[in-house]
Amino acid sequence: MPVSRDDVLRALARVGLPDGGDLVSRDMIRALSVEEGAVRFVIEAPDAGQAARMEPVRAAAVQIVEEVPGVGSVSAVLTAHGGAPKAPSLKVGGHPKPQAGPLKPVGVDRILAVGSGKGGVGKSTVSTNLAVALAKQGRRVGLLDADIYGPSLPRMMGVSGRPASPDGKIIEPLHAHGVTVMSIGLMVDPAKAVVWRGPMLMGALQQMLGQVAWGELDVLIVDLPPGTGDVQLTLCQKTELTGALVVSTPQDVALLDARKAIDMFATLKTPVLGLIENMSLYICPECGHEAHLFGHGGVRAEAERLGVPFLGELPLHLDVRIAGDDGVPVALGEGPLADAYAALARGLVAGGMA
Ligand SMILES: Nc1ncnc2c1ncn2[C@@H]1O[C@H](COP(=O)(O)OP(=O)(O)OP(=O)(O)O)[C@@H](O)[C@H]1O
Repeated sequence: MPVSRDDVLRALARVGLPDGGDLVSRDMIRALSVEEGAVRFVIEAPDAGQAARMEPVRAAAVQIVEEVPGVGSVSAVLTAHGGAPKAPSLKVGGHPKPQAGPLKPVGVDRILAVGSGKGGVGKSTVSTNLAVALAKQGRRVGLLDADIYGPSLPRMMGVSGRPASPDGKIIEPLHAHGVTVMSIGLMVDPAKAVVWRGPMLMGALQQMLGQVAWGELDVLIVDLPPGTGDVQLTLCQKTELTGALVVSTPQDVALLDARKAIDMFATLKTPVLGLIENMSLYICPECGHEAHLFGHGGVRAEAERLGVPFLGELPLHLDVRIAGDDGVPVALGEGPLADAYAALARGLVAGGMA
């Protein structure tokens, strides 16, 4: 039996807090995702002071979840709202002063945020492949991984190592497959749990946008964390976003969450430039047989209902995952899978979005 969210929550309910109650009854678990045995969640403390004292609780939570049958890996991040801004864990250049107006790196024409209501719908897969497809079409593309809770973009783009900063101020991004790449995950020590406080998070994002030498770009694609939390809010409020692309699978439950993401962007006055259906059509790698495993047409119908452009369908195929795991996005190659991303990229260019 694969491990479920409920299994994980039951385990977390056994993690007591020094001042009474447990992680679940005190409603401290956020962004819980369980994918093929990989469990990720955020522990949100009420304030920065408590978060600083909660590292033993985080360690206990990781240990207890690791013991749940079927769990392969556990990643838990401590976070808190409010509190005084502390020295950032991103050592390069210190904390930039908060900017008054919306931020847009000099030389970057457009910033597109890629969001989703829930995790695991393929947001990072779409971001990386779209970036590569646009680069193949001659666009100058940057890719920023703002997913602090589970940065997967470096792996999917095949980049690793800490970006250099020869002068201690400007961070040099990495380059892969014709795309300029930067990830918050590359700047923090993977062995250390990061306590992201609201102001720190803002500082880190500002650093990613303002201190990275992005160069001249037609479009910067920002891969958001799933859901509708702090990072999304911050980014939409503080950045001069051209707009947002929302990725969903055709399932009703994913669509419900996509609707929440669309509502959030609307509230923040970030234009939703379109919906993308991922894992739309399953193509059997053995025989080429096509099937709609998660239903079909749900995202297009939802887009029509909401009056938002529908940007395209992307097939579900084993090669997409393998290519992502290998750091060589499938859009780099030839064939129907690469063609689907090429069509999506062409549509964005034609619409003046990239
Ligand atoms: N079209 C597809 N066909 C096959 N596998 C896919 C497809 N899209 C995504 N995947 C796989 O599904 C998993 C989740 O995808 P991905 O990490 O892109 O999702 P995500 O929405 O960014 O998740 P999270 O928000 O949790 O970071 C990955 O293993 C990825 O390779």
